[in-house]
Amino acid sequence: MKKIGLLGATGSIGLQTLNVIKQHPDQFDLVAFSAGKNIKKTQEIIYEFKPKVVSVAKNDDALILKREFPNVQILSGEEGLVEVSVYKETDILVNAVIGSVGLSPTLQAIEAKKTIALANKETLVTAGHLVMQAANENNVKLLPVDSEHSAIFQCLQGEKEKNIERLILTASGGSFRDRTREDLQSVTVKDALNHPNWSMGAKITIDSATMMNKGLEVIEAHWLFDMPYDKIDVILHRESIIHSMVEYHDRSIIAQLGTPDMRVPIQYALTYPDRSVLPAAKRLNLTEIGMLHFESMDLDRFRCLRFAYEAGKAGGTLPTVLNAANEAAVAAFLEGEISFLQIEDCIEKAIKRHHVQANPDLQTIQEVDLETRQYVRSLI
Ligand SMILES: NC(=O)C1=CN([C@@H]2O[C@H](COP(=O)(O)OP(=O)(O)OC[C@H]3O[C@@H](n4cnc5c(N)ncnc54)[C@H](OP(=O)(O)O)[C@@H]3O)[C@@H](O)[C@H]2O)C=CC1
Ligand SMILES: CC(=O)[C@@H](O)[C@H](O)COP(=O)(O)O
Ligand SMILES: [Mn+2]
Repeated sequence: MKKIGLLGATGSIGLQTLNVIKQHPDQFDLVAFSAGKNIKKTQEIIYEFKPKVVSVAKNDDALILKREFPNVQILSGEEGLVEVSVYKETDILVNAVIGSVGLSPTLQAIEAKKTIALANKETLVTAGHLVMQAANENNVKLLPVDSEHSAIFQCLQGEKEKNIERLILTASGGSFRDRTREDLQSVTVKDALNHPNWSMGAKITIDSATMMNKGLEVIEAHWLFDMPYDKIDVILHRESIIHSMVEYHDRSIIAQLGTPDMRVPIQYALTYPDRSVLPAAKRLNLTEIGMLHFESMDLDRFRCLRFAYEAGKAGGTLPTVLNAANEAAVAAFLEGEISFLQIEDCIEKAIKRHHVQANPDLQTIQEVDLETRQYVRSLI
């Protein structure tokens, strides 16, 4: 029985993780979880999974939960998030919070020597060097949950790192893949939230539409697989059936395929190096699909992907700026404060004004993150 801790239980990945746990009551036990503001869902999860420790964002909500569940340890705020991430009974921590708020809990969980199933890509983008260094020093496994990185991880099993030619990430193209830049001037939040293949949380769905999601994933792949940027390619694959590929020196390409269902990579991280049945996932029927399509990426059309390659290659504090500016701009777009194309304008301005600091420590990263968010807010 593996004891699971889960950050972001009320979100898209969080709820799908709970679904996987539910399908294997003999294998997994949810012992600790965190949520943000969704208290109704938090109550339901406590009733169903009977965890020992729970944390929510606001102290007022924690007080309500304490009265309702006197036998559960109820915490709140960023401290509570960290407490859940290092809870002593946990074997694997699934990090499915959104944004760079996931960084401290990840670092603390690594110090506490927890295996981590990582969905929260912003953590690796903003401070990949610190996270990977801590994981190596503490001999902690970081298991990818993001579908592309899980695919690459699966394609690498049994292979030697020295034989890899390049990684090929697939991109669906998001909600606006068939629109011109001119069309993008008038798109709405509702249009942007309509992803063609995946049902996900709001922030990542917007990232997918701007192609920043793929940019963040390039940086995520750089850190997870220790791969230089010129060996990480992105191609547009509108069906999201091939989740990513690895090309080897002998020109063999190994791909991982499946229907778009995040429960598959979530479960693989939880069962790794083993696999389990997943009855709820739909079997892929290639003859029903018939054709798969591939196109090269246009970095003038998808400017956020270009920004991400540039920030990743520059390194230092620039990926932190990229991520923080993106988080602030996407939040403003979702609030109706800026237009879709202004998201990339904000990111471009934040990147251009920044003086890169090499090899930043945690405090510098937190300061740059905060300062960048304030700068983007000043543009709005
Ligand atoms: N959704 C997907 O299919 C995929 C997601 N990912 C990555 O996984 C991560 C999670 O994405 P997704 O599940 O879509 O996101 P959601 O927005 O659906 O869920 C986010 C979760 O984090 C909680 N949360 C938000 N802000 C805070 C905060 N300040 N403090 C504590 N908890 C907070 C939310 O709580 P509440 O709702 O209670 O407020 C919720 O539980 C992201 O990094 C994303 O890029 C990667 C691949 C696929
Ligand atoms: C499911 C998942 O991993 C998402 O990150 C997904 O990749 C989004 O799809 P695109 O960014 O390719 O549109
Ligand atoms: Mn992905």
